[in-house]
Formats: sequence, C-alpha cells, structure tokens
Amino acid sequence: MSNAGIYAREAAVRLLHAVLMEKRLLIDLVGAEDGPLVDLEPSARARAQSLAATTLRNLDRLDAVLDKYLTKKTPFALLNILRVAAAEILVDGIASHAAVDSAVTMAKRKQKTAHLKNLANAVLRKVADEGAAEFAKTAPQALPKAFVGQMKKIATKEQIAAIELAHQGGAPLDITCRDPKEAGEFAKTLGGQLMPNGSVRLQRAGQITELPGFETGSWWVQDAAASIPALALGVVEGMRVLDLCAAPGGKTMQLAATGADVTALDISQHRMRRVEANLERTGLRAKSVVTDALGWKPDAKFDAILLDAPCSATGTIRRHPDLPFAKANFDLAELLKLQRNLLAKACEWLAPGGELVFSTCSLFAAEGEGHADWLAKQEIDVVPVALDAPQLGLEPMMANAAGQIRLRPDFWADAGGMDGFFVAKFKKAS
Ligand SMILES: C[S@@+](CC[C@H](N)C(=O)[O-])C[C@H]1O[C@@H](n2cnc3c(N)ncnc32)[C@H](O)[C@@H]1O
Repeated sequence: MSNAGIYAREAAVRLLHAVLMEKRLLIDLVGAEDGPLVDLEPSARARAQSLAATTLRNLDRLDAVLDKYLTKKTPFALLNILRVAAAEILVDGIASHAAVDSAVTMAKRKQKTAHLKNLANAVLRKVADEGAAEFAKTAPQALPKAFVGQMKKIATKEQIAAIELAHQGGAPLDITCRDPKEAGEFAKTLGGQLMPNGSVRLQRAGQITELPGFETGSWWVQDAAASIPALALGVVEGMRVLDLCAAPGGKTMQLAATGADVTALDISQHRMRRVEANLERTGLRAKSVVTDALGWKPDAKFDAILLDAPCSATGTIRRHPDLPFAKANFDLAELLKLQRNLLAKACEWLAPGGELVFSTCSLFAAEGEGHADWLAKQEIDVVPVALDAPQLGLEPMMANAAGQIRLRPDFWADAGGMDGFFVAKFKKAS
C-alpha cells in the first residue's frame, strides 16, 4: 500500500472531522494554511477532497450500512475512518482489500483508535461482503429539515426527493466559452456535450488546467445554471454595466466578453484577486472595485446591473455536499436583510430605462421569489420584466407564471443536473 494512498485517506478523514465537528466548509479547509491538505501532492489532495465529498454525499446511507455491523456506540474517530473506507468500497468501487487494509492502518496509527483495529477489520470485511445489497436499499441523503421547510414553496415533496437524488450524483464540469460561437468546437475537442444554453459539459474532466483552451483563456468553469443570469441581461455591448457582488467572476467574464463596459464590485479583496486573475487569463477587461456595496456611491448611473447576491448557496449542494452539515444553522434573516438592501441599492443606481437582473444560487423561496414580491410592494420605480426560458436555452417549465427563472438540481437530470438558481429581471422607468 502506497504512503500517498494512506495520506490521502487520512486527510479525507480529517476533512470529514472538520466539516462535521468544527462546521467548517471544504472550500475553506482546502486552501487553509493549517488545513489537512497542506503537505500533500496534488494527486493526493484531489483524492482526499473527492473522498471526503463522496462520503458526505452519502453519509446517512453509509452509516445505515455500518450500523448493521456495529453493536456498540463507536468512537467518532473510528467512525470517520469506517465511513471513508465504506465510501471507497460501496460508492467508488475500490478493491475492498485496499480500502480495508488502509482503514486498519489508519486505526493503528492513532492512539484513540489503535485498540479498535480488529473491529475496523471485521466491520469493513462485512461491508465488503454484504454491504452493497444493504446500501442499494438506502434512500438518498436527506436534506436538513430546516432546508426542506424553506424549499416547500419551490418544490413538491416528490421534487424535493428528486433534488436529493440529484445531490447524490454530484456534478459534471461545465464550461462557458469566451466566444459562444466556439462552444460547439470545444465540445468536440474536449469530448463534451453542448448544452442548450451554450455551456459545454464534461462528464470526466481530469486536471482542468491541462485541458485545451485553458491556457489560452478560451473558457472558464461555470455551472450551466450560473450562466443564466448574465444571459438574462440580454445584449449589453457598449453599455455601462455593474456586476454587483462579482467574485470569483464567472458573470463578470460573460458580461465583458459581450463587449460591455463592466465594473465588477465585491467586498472581498481576496475573492476579487480571483476575478482579476480570471480576467487576465481570458484577456478580458473590467474595472474592479473592492468595497462594501452598502457604503458605495457610483460616479454615474448604470445602463444595466447584475446583482448575484450572497446567499445560502443551497443551490450548489451537488457540488458542495459539506454545506448541509457545516451550515445547517446559518442566520437566514441576516442574509435576507443584506439581499434586500443590495437590491434596493441596485435599483437606485440604475439609469432611466436601465435593466437589472437579480439572482441567487439558492433553493429557498425567501432568497428569490420572496424578494421579487417584496420589491413589488416598495415605492421604487422598477417593474418586473418577464424572462423567456427557451430564449435562454431552458425549457418553458423552468420559468414560473411571473416570468422568473427557477432552476433546480433535478432539471436536466439525465445529463447530470444543474445548480439551483433564481433569476428575475426588472426595468427602471424611462
Ligand atoms: C454569490 S457570490 C457572487 C458570485 C459571482 N457573481 C460569480 O458569478 O462568480 C456573492 C458575492 O457577494 C460578495 N458580497 C457579500 N456582501 C457584500 C457587500 N456588502 N458588498 C459587496 N459584495 C458583497 C461576496 O464577497 C461574494 O463574492
């Protein structure tokens, strides 16, 4: 057994512990200087991340199988080792002897679990021999009850079950081409699928930076659903456009690629550096402003504004399976207040006749439809503009009766789903 294999597995166990016990997000842990991945080779880092994500995506299902063979309450440190090994055997289909042997080695190497190495061996051999049948009977990982409560206005019970199933499948890699006319060609070169909205979808991407077109900045990674808000803004060539809450910059690049005069604003210096790096790689231009939007005043009004507001990010769970564990108890009221304040500011900064797109990658009605309802009740001179789903490469049922786009992870299920998003458009009186 290679050391790299053991290091990756140990790092996956540590990631799991940090998400479940310290309520930290994988995205923060991966880059943290004191994080579990810091000393690993790139391939071991990738393996540790993917193993932790797979385990979290299936946590209750793995526990249901392990519970069959564990008679006593198992110390958390051992349980996480067993979960990771069970994920390798039952989900990834790794040769069971490799998964079992490395779990036993991991147990031996820790003071808290060394005396339980025989238990680990016995339980995992059972999982390898009989676990697949038990695992097949389990239901997909359920969303936290608090999340489901917030989703009831956008999805039925059956649709929520379909969303949970979509989360279990993870996500393919979608890219957006700088020149949309090149998307068909890149789909062929990369062995991907051209999606109806113009994204190119890759089911197995490998090392992204090695793919043709990365070095030349011909495309960037962006979930198909995340490309819809900028498309919904329509033709903005030559216009003064504000990308409000811009980092890491997927929508900034879409807007800049159409020939708009883009100002990208975000509160986070660190995240804005990623916007700047993305612009540099793709050879696109935008002015960058790092500030709290709530305390900012533009020199002049904008012809168009895209507000992709900070939100619960519950639409991205298929790509971030740690979110329901790390952020189950976040302060929704605080986020709603921030979103509303940002929306009011965006309306104020629109020039007469200017258009605004508001979006959130959330599955909660309060972070989407609720804000459109709120705006309609304010004395703000903007009116809703109905969006045409087929014009955006979407199916008609992806727009609601009010002409707002409501995307869910169970859409395009056969092709690998999409992130959950809410997108609505408004126009200021002339
Ligand atoms: C959903 S992300 C934006 C994603 C981005 N539009 C994209 O497509 O890559 C929300 C962003 O809002 C920023 N943000 C949060 N509060 C803000 C504030 N008060 N003023 C400006 N930006 C803020 C966060 O730093 C975060 O980058």
